[in-house]
Amino acid sequence: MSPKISRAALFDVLNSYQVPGTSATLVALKAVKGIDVNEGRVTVMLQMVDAYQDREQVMKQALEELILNQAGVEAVDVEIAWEKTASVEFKNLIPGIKRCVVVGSGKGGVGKSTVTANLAIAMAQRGLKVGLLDSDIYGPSIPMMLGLKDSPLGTPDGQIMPLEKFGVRVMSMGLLIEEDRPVIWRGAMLNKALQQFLKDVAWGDLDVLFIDLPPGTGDTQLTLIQNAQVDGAVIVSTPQDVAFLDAKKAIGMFGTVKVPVVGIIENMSSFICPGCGQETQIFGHGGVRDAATRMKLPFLGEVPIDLAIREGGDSGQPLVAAHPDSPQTKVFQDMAKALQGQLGL
Ligand SMILES: Nc1ncnc2c1ncn2[C@@H]1O[C@H](COP(=O)(O)OP(=O)(O)OP(=O)(O)O)[C@@H](O)[C@H]1O
Repeated sequence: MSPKISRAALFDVLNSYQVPGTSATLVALKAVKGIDVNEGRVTVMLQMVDAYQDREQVMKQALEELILNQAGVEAVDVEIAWEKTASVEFKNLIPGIKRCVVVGSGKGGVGKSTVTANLAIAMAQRGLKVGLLDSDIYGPSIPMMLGLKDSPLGTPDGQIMPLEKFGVRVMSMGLLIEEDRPVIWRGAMLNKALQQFLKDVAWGDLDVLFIDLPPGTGDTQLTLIQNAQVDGAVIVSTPQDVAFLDAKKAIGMFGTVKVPVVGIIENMSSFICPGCGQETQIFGHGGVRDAATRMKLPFLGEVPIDLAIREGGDSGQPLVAAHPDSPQTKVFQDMAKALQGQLGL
């Protein structure tokens, strides 16, 4: 008769197993809830957040094979209990707008506006009524990214009509000021402008209004969030540790003002060489998903570094609209679907 296997030995086996798509083991993710050994029969009980549910079969099969290979094991059963990421109640504070979602980042240049523009278009392609407000008054990049140049028109009752592009209703300070003229505004003026954008733009009925925030976590962002009466926040980060440290500050800021985080996105996740197809993880990879999971916050997806994404932003033809069949567009479509679920729309 072969010797019995100990629970400690099985724990070591589980600690050697890296969860697919992450850099963490089951033990690091605190997923192991119980190990039962009854003669040669082993039962492993895991508990994980539902962000990993898409790889249930792969994990079960790999773990069963791994454990069955250990001396003394005759049969194995891997049970995974799925924990739902926190659900959120929404307040519907702006009349006609079902959900108001700010998109923030801990620091500039992580691709927040690029991700917001593509995500908004992907949401509109799902049949939702979508608005996009660019509140980055100091560096409004949304008009260029969407190829918008016209000045918005007024309505007879004194409101401003948003421009419509790729199925999204858009308003930006960049549409109201002259290009190449720096804006030197103080916080109070900035907030007044945002209030006006929310009130005086004829948004009509919207399922979701995205507000692209200025980068960072200073007073400006804090006041904007408080004044805009926001339902939820999406946070964009690159996988670099320093960038995610800043993103954590943004998570803390939203916590302070009690705005639930409805999605975290890793941008510039990896680079796939168009010539040879080899994947290079320029800024690292997967760290944002792991961190989101540890914080029990919903992770929406990973956007690779992609030439067509950059070109789309510069030419006013965002990837999702210009290349509907590209694999990168699929990433945005999947994120839009996940976010729609998070927002209960
Ligand atoms: N996944 C990506 N692949 C390739 N280029 C990208 C990607 N994401 C963003 N970029 C490019 O990086 C640059 C910065 O992006 P973007 O302006 O969206 O960043 P941002 O975080 O909004 O910056 P800021 O907040 O400082 O305005 C742009 O040139 C954009 O085209």
